[in-house]
Amino acid sequence: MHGGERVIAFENAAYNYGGGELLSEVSLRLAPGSFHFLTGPSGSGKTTFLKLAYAELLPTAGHVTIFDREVRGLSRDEVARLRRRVGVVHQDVQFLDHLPLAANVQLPLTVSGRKSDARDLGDLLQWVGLAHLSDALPPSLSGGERQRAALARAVIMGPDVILADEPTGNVDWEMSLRLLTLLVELNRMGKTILVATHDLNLIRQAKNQVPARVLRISRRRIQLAGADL
Ligand SMILES: Nc1ncnc2c1ncn2[C@@H]1O[C@H](COP(=O)(O)OP(=O)(O)OP(=O)(O)O)[C@@H](O)[C@H]1O
Repeated sequence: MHGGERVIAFENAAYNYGGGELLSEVSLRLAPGSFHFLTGPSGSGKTTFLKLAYAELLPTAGHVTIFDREVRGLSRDEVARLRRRVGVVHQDVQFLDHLPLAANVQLPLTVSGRKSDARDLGDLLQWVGLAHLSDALPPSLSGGERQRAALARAVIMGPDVILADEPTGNVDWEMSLRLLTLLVELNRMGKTILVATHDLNLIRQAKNQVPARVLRISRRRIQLAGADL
């Protein structure tokens, strides 16, 4: 693990889409190997925060650093290089519908011109419980299968950090627990995890498994939530 004490850090950062600040004075750091949840009402800025954390958006004030690199001023190549170390599970999971699941999962490798190891891919699909569906086309997958495929795709480059936006948004409780277990396993392997979620039950459940901390967005600020969750 590179990057010293922090994987991603916000220093007095703000974001404004043009209609006033959505996030203000955000200062926090994600230490290597930490597990955080990010919660807050719908529209409070969870997705926006994640986009700042992987340099999809640049802060309109203050600073964001990823592996100690200030995001503002990075070249496109530098952003691409940093992003390989950050696996993202998007809220609205998209696949190429004409490609089988296995090809979709290894797409980040293909795009970056890296060779994929068939055994590694097989192990990864096995790990998320989708080995039997490697030839399936995305439109035939259930919500939980899509979420697990998205997680596999997010980790195929061997990132140090995983950012997941409502990874359990459209799945039942049993599948939510299964996804949580995968995230906990990744964390035990040393990966830094941040999960945006509305689901307070999921957070409570996670706290039995990992020393997760909870960040809450309230009135544009992000604060560590107390133990009352
Ligand atoms: N590209 C954009 N341009 C203008 N406003 C935007 C844009 N993207 C998001 N917003 C607004 O910013 C606010 C925060 O959106 P964001 O998606 O970050 O919230 P969220 O907490 O992730 O919401 P949810 O829980 O509903 O997914 C919303 O009011 C949204 O309409």
